[in-house]
Amino acid sequence: MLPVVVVHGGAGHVPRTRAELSTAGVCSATRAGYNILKGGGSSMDAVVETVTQLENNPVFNAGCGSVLNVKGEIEMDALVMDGKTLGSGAVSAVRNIANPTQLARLVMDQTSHSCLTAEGASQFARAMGIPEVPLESLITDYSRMRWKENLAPGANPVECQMGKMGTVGAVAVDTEGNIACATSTGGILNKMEGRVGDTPCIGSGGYADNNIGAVSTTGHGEAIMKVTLARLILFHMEQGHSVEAASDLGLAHMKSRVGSLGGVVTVDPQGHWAARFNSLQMAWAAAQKDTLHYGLYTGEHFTQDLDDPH
Ligand SMILES: NC(=O)C[C@H](N)C(=O)O
Repeated sequence: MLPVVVVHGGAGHVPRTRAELSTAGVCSATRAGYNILKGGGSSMDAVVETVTQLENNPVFNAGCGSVLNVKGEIEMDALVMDGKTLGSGAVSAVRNIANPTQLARLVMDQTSHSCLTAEGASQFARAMGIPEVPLESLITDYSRMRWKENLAPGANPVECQMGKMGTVGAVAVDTEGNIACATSTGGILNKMEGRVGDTPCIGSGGYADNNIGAVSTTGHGEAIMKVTLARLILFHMEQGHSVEAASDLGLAHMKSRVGSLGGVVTVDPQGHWAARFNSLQMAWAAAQKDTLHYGLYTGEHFTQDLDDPH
């Protein structure tokens, strides 16, 4: 069954005008990740490349296209985790870089720490030779428009959150059976400066363990952290549940216990995979055995030959 890569582009409600772009974005990033795996590359290389492509795509709430905080600025969170060693790297509230996931990987590979935040993360990025990019290059007209809407009296940013979330993430198993995950986000709309969500927290925004599987999550970060959603799903898998059943159990628990909706992508060591959500939509795609699978609404599952260019 190996290798496999499964990708999400955020749980929530994708406006009609952006639905096609979201699906196209996750599909092309999934192809890129799968090509790495097919060429014998590692699951870590595959998830970092996949998520990097989504960070560079302005349609998603990660990297360029990130939502703005209450001050109209961008602070991003990202996480990678290696299922072989249980090593992880994360950055939180990082500014002025294009690809927080690559920086998270450097935290894992080049430091003895698991997470660097804010100005310390920026200093580390400079030391690693990562170019600084102007804030303006990360802000899209769409994210600025939504920020303004939510500053208006009577606006409800929390409700609007559920509108379009757009966090991105990927899980993969490579030909050697090594498992990895990566998750990246601009966080939630009009958040307080310094707010850190679930994404960079291992066990919440993602988790990977070669012995169990991997999960990358999306949804309201404060809710995901309350139930440590990624690790909860892996716990259900340890109890014998399939990737699909475990994902649904985790999401159902978050809904019943803290009243929040979300989505996940999940793999197990054999290469079984699932893309599950209880929000209205989640753009997702998976690639395995030269077939691309993708969907946006509940129950939707299209397939395409990966040799087919479109
Ligand atoms: N769109 C998302 O998934 C948001 C992210 N989980 C956060 O709360 O930061």
